[in-house]
Amino acid sequence: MISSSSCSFLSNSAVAGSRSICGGAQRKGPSSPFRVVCLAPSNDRSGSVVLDSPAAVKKEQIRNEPTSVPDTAEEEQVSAGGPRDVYGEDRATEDQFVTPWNVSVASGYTLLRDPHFNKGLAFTEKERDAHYLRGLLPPTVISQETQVKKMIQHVRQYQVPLQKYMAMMDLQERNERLFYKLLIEHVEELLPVVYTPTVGEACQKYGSIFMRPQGLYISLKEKGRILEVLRNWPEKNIQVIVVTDGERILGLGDLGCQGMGIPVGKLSLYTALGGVRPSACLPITIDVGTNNESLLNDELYIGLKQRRATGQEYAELMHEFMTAVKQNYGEKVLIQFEDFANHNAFDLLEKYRSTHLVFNDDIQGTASVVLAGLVAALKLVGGNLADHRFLFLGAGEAGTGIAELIALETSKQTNAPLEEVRKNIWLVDSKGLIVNSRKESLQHFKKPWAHDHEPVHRLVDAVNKIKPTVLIGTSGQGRTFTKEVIEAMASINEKPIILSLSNPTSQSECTAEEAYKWSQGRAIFASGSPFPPVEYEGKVFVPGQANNAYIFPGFGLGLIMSGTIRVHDDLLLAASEALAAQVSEENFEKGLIYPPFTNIRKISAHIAASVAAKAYELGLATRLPQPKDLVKFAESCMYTPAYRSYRQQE
Ligand SMILES: O=C([O-])CC(=O)C(=O)O
Ligand SMILES: [Mg+2]
Repeated sequence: MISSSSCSFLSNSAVAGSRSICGGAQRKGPSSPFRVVCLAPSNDRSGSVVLDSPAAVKKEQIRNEPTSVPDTAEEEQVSAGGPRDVYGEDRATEDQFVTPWNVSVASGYTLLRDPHFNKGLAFTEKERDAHYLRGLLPPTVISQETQVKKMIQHVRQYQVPLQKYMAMMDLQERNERLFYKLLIEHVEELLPVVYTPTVGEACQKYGSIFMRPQGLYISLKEKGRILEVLRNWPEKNIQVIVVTDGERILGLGDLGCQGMGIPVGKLSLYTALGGVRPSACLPITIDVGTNNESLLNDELYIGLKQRRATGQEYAELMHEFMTAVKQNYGEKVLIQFEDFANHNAFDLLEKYRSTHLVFNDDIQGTASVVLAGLVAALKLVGGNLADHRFLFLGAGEAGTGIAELIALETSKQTNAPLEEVRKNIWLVDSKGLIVNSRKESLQHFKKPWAHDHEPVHRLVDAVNKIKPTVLIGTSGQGRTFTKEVIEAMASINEKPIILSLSNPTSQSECTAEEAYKWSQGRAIFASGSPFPPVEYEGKVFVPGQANNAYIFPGFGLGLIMSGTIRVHDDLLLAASEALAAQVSEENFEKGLIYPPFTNIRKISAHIAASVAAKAYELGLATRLPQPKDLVKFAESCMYTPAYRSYRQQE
């Protein structure tokens, strides 16, 4: 039974439609290893394979995988006779979605090649008999735990990060549950492989490294047919879309269609760190061309070979996309904008925030994670937000997004008007300090940060004049926090807070080593991409990672599990507070302002719970009644990658 404290958001209202397996001809006995392919919806399950009942799952696991526990949501789903297909994945109803096909063949050879259901050598003897796998695998049966051990050794044998990345992508395409189990159990080690910094290099070389496409590509060629394209995607019950147009991939600039690595990587973190089911995640790249000359001249470039569409043509394609998404997946699908260039990022967020459930990770996610770090850092340096002065290098999405969230929180804490608290926050862009005399020529998102001051051109001069307590790099320009800049910060502050946020590592404003060395070990430092610990004068400093990955998976889970229909700034503040609350005394003692990623699933559950609680308070949550214990509820909703047992239906 599904209780009010269990996770029913995963469920939809009917039995499996697409991807069903028909009984038909070979219903009795293993006369043929091939299943009949249904070209029309069928509910006839005779002769097909079904997920074991929860009790059977448990028995199976006690025998084979003592530490694997099926996740609660999935168990309840199955016992409730919910909308699961034969392997227990939920699928949407046929009348809800019209697909151009309705086929799923998943037994024998094909089962081994379906990454959602494949278990490789972990198929049990019984499963091998029941699903026509005899002879297709070598005789040994090993557990998922042993497979994890084998795979981590396999990944470790590569010295080159991009090779590790390719090994991981290969696994994801081969055996999804093993991929997620590996990623979750070795999160600190593998995050830099599937995410920043390596994902940046993967995007740069995407055309040449990929054999099999991932995600959905929507290009100008599909204008007028986007709904049709969405319906080509095999999964129907989508809860999160991460979409990019590839114009500003990390700090690497315009990578066009090859930006696809970013939505793919972000969504694998939605699952690994936030527990959103992989089948509910949809990576999308919108291809409107690229202005990257070297890609345009590259014969292996995978995107449209034309310069970027802009203005009305761009807006129309995006509007068709946004409309089609809502039409196909409903109001509660979360659309995360990722790595759009500044001008489009702000406009899209503004345009769709009141009609869709949209979230811009670079503006809002970064802001939330940095605010959390600052709130935590105050425990180390003392004072309130209002007592500090902030200087940013970089006045784009991340810079202005963080600045605004700091201002909002400070204004809440002090009851001072927003315009007043903004005066403590200064931004430097490529032309120098943003000051009132430049106001006329500034882009709209920079205008609130133009304060009275004489023009200042160099960052180091801005540091010496403004005397910030916190220096934040969001410029996308590597090595811009020079020795002079950091020494100036250290001469003004006993404990300068220095956040070097640009990604990937090559674009980081300074390295961890530089921050500690040039501040004589006094800096409180965190960076967007990871740096290894640094030894300075006999002491080991462990830098924190101020990366959106702390926030968006839990934030998204909170929205989904509460059926929230709009993102409100207060939800971002709730996420920040929840993250800051997860920094332990032990972390503080090591100078850390973020908790380690090893506990990320627990952290995500707390973030999800806080976000959901705030959404209920604001009347934005539609899943009623509100679960009593939101942390437990969040945990019960999380996907776990343990294998399930498959059996032949009686
Ligand atoms: O992907 C990351 O690591 C953070 C991010 O969103 C960006 O830098 O654009
Ligand atoms: Mg980004």
